[in-house]
Amino acid sequence: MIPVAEALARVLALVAPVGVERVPLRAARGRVLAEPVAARLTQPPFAASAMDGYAIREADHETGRVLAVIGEAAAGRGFAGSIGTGEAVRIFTGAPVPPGGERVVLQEDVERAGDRITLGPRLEEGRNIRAAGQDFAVGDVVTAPRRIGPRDIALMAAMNLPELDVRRRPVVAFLSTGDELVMPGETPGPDQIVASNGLALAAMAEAEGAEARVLPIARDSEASLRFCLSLADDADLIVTIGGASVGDHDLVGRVLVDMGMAQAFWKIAMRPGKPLMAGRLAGQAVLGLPGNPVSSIVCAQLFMLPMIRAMLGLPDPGPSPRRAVLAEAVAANGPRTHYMRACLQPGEGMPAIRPMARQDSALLSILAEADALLIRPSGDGPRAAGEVVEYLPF
Ligand SMILES: Nc1nc2c(c(=O)[nH]1)N[C@H]1C(S)=C(S)[C@@H](COP(=O)(O)OP(=O)(O)OC[C@H]3O[C@@H](n4cnc5c(N)ncnc54)[C@H](O)[C@@H]3O)O[C@H]1N2
Ligand code: MOO
Repeated sequence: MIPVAEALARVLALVAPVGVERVPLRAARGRVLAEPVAARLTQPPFAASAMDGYAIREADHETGRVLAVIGEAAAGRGFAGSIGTGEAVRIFTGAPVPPGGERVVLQEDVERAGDRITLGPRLEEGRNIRAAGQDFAVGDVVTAPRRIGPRDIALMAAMNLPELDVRRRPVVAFLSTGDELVMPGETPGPDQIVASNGLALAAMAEAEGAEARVLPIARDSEASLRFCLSLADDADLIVTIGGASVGDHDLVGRVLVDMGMAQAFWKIAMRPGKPLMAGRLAGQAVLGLPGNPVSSIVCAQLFMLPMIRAMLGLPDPGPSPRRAVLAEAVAANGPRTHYMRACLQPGEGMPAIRPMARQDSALLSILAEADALLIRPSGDGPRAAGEVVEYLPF
């Protein structure tokens, strides 16, 4: 049994960043920008009015001053001339400020009569002009790698970058194994249950930016496992579920090794998830998850998601523990790092965390109720309520 940190290092060593593809900006949300990009434009491209009002010269900014309105500047349609002393140009938000315009007085602050305005008693201090390039200038860089969110899309749209080079989605194939399993919607036989993990893991992978393939369930036979694995030969990562332990019907590791997998490890000092296995089969990474539903999902959180992040070229792909205060005392932990299903409550400064009463690795109802994994380091002594601990949010 190797420690969790060692297992994480070994699974990360099995993967590398995948290739790059070009996508339209509209399809870029959630993708990972592969290379830095530079603005093709300056924003704003010209000094622009920030308000609806009148562009004037600085010297005319005085209560009671009467100015001649000589034209209009609208957003998208500027004023061709320039502004002299004693003159004003009617201007709207977003319009280019004509030469000579040194400030924009709000329309609320002037009296207009025909082609004249009189500056009122209360004048604003602000100039209400956005300088050219005050947001960004041509050549300004958006750094990579970065996961592209809606705000990045707005920035890169303004930079006039209609297409982006992003990491392609790593393909992750999921293979549930076991004679006892049927697909959701099928009627299980007397000794059977519905396979639950594969769909959950596929959803986790997709949420992280992968393309998930759910393979047909493999039976507990060598032929069935080999056939189903052959359906995954275009995957970057093959994730098997179940059949990882020591039972007579736990064939997955053996079949994979027979097929040529170089095993990176089998069994880790982790609870749940002891029989976790990983390796490399030709060009593909393999992660063998235990079958217990909670074990598979916790292991996926700790190992599969970091592998996907590493394939997307993201830095620091490992899980990022946070700190919380124990809401109740916990007993001493055994030799395996225990990831306890737990609930968070708001607290002062740090949240409070309370482990669920039942921790059996088959309990999906408890897992769905939990919103965090409380991390109990291997060999950690008993801890009192109020002590600071680490957790991983779901
Ligand atoms: N003698 C020992 N027995 C077991 C050990 C051990 O060290 N010595 N380890 C236990 C631990 S810990 C775990 S975890 C499980 C993992 O076993 P496997 O990976 O071989 O998983 P299975 O035996 O195939 O299944 C375990 C359990 O999970 C159910 N299952 C499997 N796949 C799915 C699925 N896709 N969806 C829902 N449920 C699934 C399966 O029916 C079993 O109930 O081994 C312990 N045993
Ligand atoms: O490690 Mo098993 O995953 O405890 O149930």
